[in-house]
Amino acid sequence: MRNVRPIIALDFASKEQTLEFLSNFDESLFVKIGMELFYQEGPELVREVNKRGHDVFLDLKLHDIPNTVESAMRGIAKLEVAMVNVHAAGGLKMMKAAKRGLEGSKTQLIAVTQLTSTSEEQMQKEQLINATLEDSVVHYARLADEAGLDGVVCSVHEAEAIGDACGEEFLRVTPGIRPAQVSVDDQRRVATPAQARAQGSTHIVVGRAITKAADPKDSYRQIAAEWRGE
Ligand SMILES: O=C(O)c1cc(=O)[nH]c(=O)n1[C@@H]1O[C@H](COP(=O)(O)O)[C@@H](O)[C@H]1O
Repeated sequence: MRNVRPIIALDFASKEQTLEFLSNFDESLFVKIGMELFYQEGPELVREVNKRGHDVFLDLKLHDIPNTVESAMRGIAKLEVAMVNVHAAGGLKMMKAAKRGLEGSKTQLIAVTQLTSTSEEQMQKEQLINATLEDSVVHYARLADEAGLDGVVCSVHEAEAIGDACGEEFLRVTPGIRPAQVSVDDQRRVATPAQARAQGSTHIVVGRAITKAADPKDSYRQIAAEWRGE
């Protein structure tokens, strides 16, 4: 099911910067806390952001042996976040273990397929995967589906094929979102909010286009309107 709120990536270096950014907004947001912030501020900030009425996607991209991931997820379950992720490359057993670790919680579990900063050429040369990028992403999505996960992180360009392979209910959370006028940086597989809507993304993740904008609130409103098709 498509979520109407763009997920804002809170890629800040400190609690102070994060709370200052959030004070621009009156409404409840869907935000992402990733490695940069979590490694500085830890679970306490996750609780604080939750307490302020925002939904949290905890983006820690777990990738380890199944037992370690299961134990880590048992701890994460206590934070009552909306969503958490692992790397699909960790394998079927690891993804099943992650799901077991979250048993009893309402947290949705998704798997990163191929990072949106990865190009097909890079994937083939560096990961030695002899397939197209789309085939690799859809393969990982099927594996995540088999493991019982709620969906995947992918780019907009693979969202439709994943919907066909895993069903429309399967979440397709898509970063690499750039409004038409914003230049591309380290991301490789990018798209606009309108393209994400047209290609069947269920969630969009937007960081710098909002957090580094001269007027973050205005940028958020514009991106959200385009995403909702207004
Ligand atoms: O798991 C993620 O959130 C993620 C996966 C992926 O393939 N690509 C990707 O960009 N992300 C995250 O999405 C955010 C994108 O940020 P911007 O490129 O600034 O919009 C960052 O926080 C990334 O860590």
